[in-house]
Amino acid sequence: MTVSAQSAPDVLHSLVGLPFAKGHGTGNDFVLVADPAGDRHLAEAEAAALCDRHQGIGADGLIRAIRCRELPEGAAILAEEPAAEWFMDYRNADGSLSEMCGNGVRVFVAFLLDQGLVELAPGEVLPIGTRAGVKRVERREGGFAVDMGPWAFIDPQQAEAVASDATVEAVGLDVARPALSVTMGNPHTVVALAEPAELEALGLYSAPVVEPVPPHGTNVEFVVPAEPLVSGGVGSISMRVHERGVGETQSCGTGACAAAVAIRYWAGVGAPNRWEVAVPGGTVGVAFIPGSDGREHVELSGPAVIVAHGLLG
Ligand SMILES: N[C@@H](CCC[C@H](N)C(=O)O)C(=O)O
Repeated sequence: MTVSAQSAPDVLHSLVGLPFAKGHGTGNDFVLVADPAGDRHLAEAEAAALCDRHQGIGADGLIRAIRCRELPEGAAILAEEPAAEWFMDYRNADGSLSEMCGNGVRVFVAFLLDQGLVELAPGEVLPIGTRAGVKRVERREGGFAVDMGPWAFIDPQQAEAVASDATVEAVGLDVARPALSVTMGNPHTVVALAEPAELEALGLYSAPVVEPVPPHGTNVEFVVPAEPLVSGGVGSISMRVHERGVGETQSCGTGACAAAVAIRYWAGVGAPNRWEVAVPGGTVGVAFIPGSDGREHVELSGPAVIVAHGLLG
């Protein structure tokens, strides 16, 4: 039997006394740590140990709240938006870095409020630094709405990002299905399925196989359009997701945005600009809005909940 050099309990031992909170957005759950001055760097192995569901606290990701001026990535953020005081330092459950987390950024702002680190009245907007640039988060009734910025297709075969077909194989699917890869700052590959039974039959305990896989890997969203697709000007879809660096999660905010992008593209002319995306952990809203840069932006809205506070040890 081989024993890894540092098990989760070993790694956690070095973090005894660390204050943390636990939160979620539609069941996509996070461990949150406040590190305003940037003196508690959390490395890959520490993030993985904290997120371990059996030997750690357990979460889909780790979020560290640090001031933009305290980390190298913050310089570009402050150049883009000097009012962006806070940076969402996000790691997946396996410890890997991700550029962006749509549910995470709402929970991040709920955490800043919970810790008394910011004030934000309903209707006010807070700019947040992320590895995918500045995201503007507005406090709304029942949660937050985030301007996620522009979307784009990913085509690993071409310099120009244009729509191109990928295929995805997964446990529960009889044959490889056509798919579309989309970036929301982080990579996604969206597969449309015909009916709810296909969505339920998926075995997402094992990673889907994407061909061609985007250069930095991908999150994979399986989507079923509602019947009818559009009601009252709003499109509805159901989604399950297998996240890069995590596995199946109850929800993925950037994934919901990518799913709405792909389904609207496939639906063609006349498809709506407002969507509801039902995930195992709840429902999020996606809207296509004009951005201040003249480009089309994607807005993600949904709840954010802080459920617990604790001290490691
Ligand atoms: N759940 C998140 C996405 C988290 C990052 C993702 N696993 C990746 O590696 O890109 C969301 O709500 O967007």
